[in-house]
Amino acid sequence: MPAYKKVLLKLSGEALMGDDSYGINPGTIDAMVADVAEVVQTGIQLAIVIGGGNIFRGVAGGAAGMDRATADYMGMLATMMNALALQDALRQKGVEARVQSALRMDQVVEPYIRPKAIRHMEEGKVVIFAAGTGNPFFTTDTAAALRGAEMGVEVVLKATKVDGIYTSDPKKDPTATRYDTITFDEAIIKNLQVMDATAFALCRDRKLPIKVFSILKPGALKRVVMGDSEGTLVHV
Ligand SMILES: Nc1ncnc2c1ncn2[C@@H]1O[C@H](COP(=O)(O)OP(=O)(O)OP(=O)(O)O)[C@@H](O)[C@H]1O
Ligand SMILES: O=c1ccn([C@@H]2O[C@H](COP(=O)(O)O)[C@@H](O)[C@H]2O)c(=O)[nH]1
Repeated sequence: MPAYKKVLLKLSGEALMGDDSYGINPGTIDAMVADVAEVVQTGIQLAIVIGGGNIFRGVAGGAAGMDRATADYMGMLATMMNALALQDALRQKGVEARVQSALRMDQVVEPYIRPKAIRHMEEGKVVIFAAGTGNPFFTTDTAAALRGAEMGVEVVLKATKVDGIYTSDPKKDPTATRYDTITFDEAIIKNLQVMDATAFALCRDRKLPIKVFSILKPGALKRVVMGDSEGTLVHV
C-alpha cells in the first residue's frame, strides 16, 4: 500500500541530461518514466512539475547580459520542451498524461486550469505542469510548491541528482553530511541551496512536507511513495 494518495513530483530538468552536457538523454528519460509508470500503477494520483535546467536557466542568460525577465521566459519555454518529451515517453509506456502550461500555447497543450487538472488526476491521468509559475524571477521548485498546494497533495517529492539534503552542496563539499529530516526553518536559515527559499516558505506556510531524493537511484521513487526510508524529509 502506498503511503500517500496524492503527490506532486518535481522532476529535475538537469537530471534529464544523464551523462550528456545538454538536452534530453533518451536512456535517462526512459528510466525516469519507467519509475513514474511503476508508481502510477499503485493507484496513487500523481502530477509532475518538470524543470528546465538541462536546456536553459534564466540566471545564466542574465549573467551573460540578457534582460533577466526575457531569459526567464526562455527558461520557462525550456520546461515546455521537457514536458512534451515527458508526455510522449509516458504515453509510450501506456501511461495517460496531459500537459498544462502556465503560459498559453493553445495549439500545443492545455492552459493551466486548476479544476481540470484536479479532474485529470482523479481520472488517473498524470498531469504535467509546464512553464513553471508563468512568471519570471521564480523557479520550477516554487511552481512545484504552488501547484502542489493548489492540487491539495499530501507531499511534494523533489526528485533531483543528489540523494537528499546535505549540510552543504555534496557535489562541492565531500565532507557534507545528509539529513534524514530537517525543518523548513532550519533549511531556510542555513540557506541550503537544494531548493529556493520561496519554495520552502510556501510549503512551510501550507504545512506541505517535501521529500528530497535521487531520481538517478534505481527504485528510489517507489520507496519514497511506499513510505520506506529514502532521502530527506523537510517538515514544519
Ligand atoms: N545543501 C545541499 N544539499 C543537497 N544538494 C545541494 C545542496 N546545496 C546545493 N545543492 C545542489 O542542488 C542541486 C539541486 O538543485 P537544482 O535546482 O540545481 O537542480 P534540480 O532541481 O535538480 O534541476 P532543475 O532546476 O533543472 O529542475 C543538487 O544537484 C546539488 O548539487
Ligand atoms: O516559475 C518559473 C519557473 C521557471 N522559470 C525559468 O525557467 C528556468 C528553468 O527552471 P528551473 O527551475 O531552473 O529548472 C529557470 O531558471 C527560470 O529562468 C521562471 O522564470 N519562472
